[in-house]
Amino acid sequence: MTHRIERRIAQPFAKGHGAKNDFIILPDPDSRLALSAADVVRLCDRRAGIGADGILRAVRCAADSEAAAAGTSAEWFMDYRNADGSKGAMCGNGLRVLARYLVDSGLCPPGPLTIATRAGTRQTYVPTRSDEFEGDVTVLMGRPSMPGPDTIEVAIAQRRWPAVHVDMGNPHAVVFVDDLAHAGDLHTSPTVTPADAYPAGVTVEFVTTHTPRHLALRVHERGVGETRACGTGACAAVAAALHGTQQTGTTYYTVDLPGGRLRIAVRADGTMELNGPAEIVAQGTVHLSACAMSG
Ligand SMILES: N[C@@H](CCC[C@H](N)C(=O)O)C(=O)O
Repeated sequence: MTHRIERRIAQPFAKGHGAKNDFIILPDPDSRLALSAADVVRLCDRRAGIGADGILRAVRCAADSEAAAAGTSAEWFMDYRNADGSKGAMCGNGLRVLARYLVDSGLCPPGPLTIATRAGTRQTYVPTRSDEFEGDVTVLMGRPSMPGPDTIEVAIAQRRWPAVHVDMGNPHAVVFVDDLAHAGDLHTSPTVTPADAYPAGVTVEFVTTHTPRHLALRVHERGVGETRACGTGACAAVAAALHGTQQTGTTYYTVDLPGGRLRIAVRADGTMELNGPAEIVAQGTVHLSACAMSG
């Protein structure tokens, strides 16, 4: 009879960020880690842990039941976890950082790289370091959908704004404001109504428009709090700004976030390409539980 037993192991990790949206990367090619929500919270804690907005567990699709169930031909799966321990379906900056990690660590060659997520498979592009935008990584984000509900409202303190619901593989409520300071202290969650619009929570973007193709935003991420950048959020903001306009050819947008600048190309068919900095800044080991079979 075989038993699944857990033992403590010294697990390698890397720390990286995309426009200061920061992540702990746990390479787990054979899917051995038993990563609990409590482990994630502990590792992401900025005082008692390594500190991050989330965790990217890099696992080979063939080794992971969740990834294999998606029936993808991609080699790698991004198991994304928010800092509160919840699982996330999509993360634009996370994908760019994971792609940078896979290339920098020699697990994949530079160039096009397909990675599976809970929201489907996404193509990334990691240039060689000698290319023009050295550290910048691109991800094809797919086409946003705007399925409603169409009467969402976001409130902070006494202020209320109408919001646009955008799905980028994860849910966003986008609010246009005159001044980003109106969002106040975004460490507490804005109130979103109707209360049942997002039973699993929502990420809220507060957006100002410098010019029609140059936006700035602050974000409160579901499962995290205020972060310095959000890739799906930047795309959601562009989608909301574009809503109802007619697209011809590819248009280019710049989105400024507290942690840096992201660039978004919107193709005529509405699909989006997200580009920006993605860096690995540290490596180490951390003690975690892994599964093994005995008997
Ligand atoms: N930072 C991410 C989005 C992460 C997921 C979000 N917290 C959720 O729960 O959906 C990005 O860069 O897109």
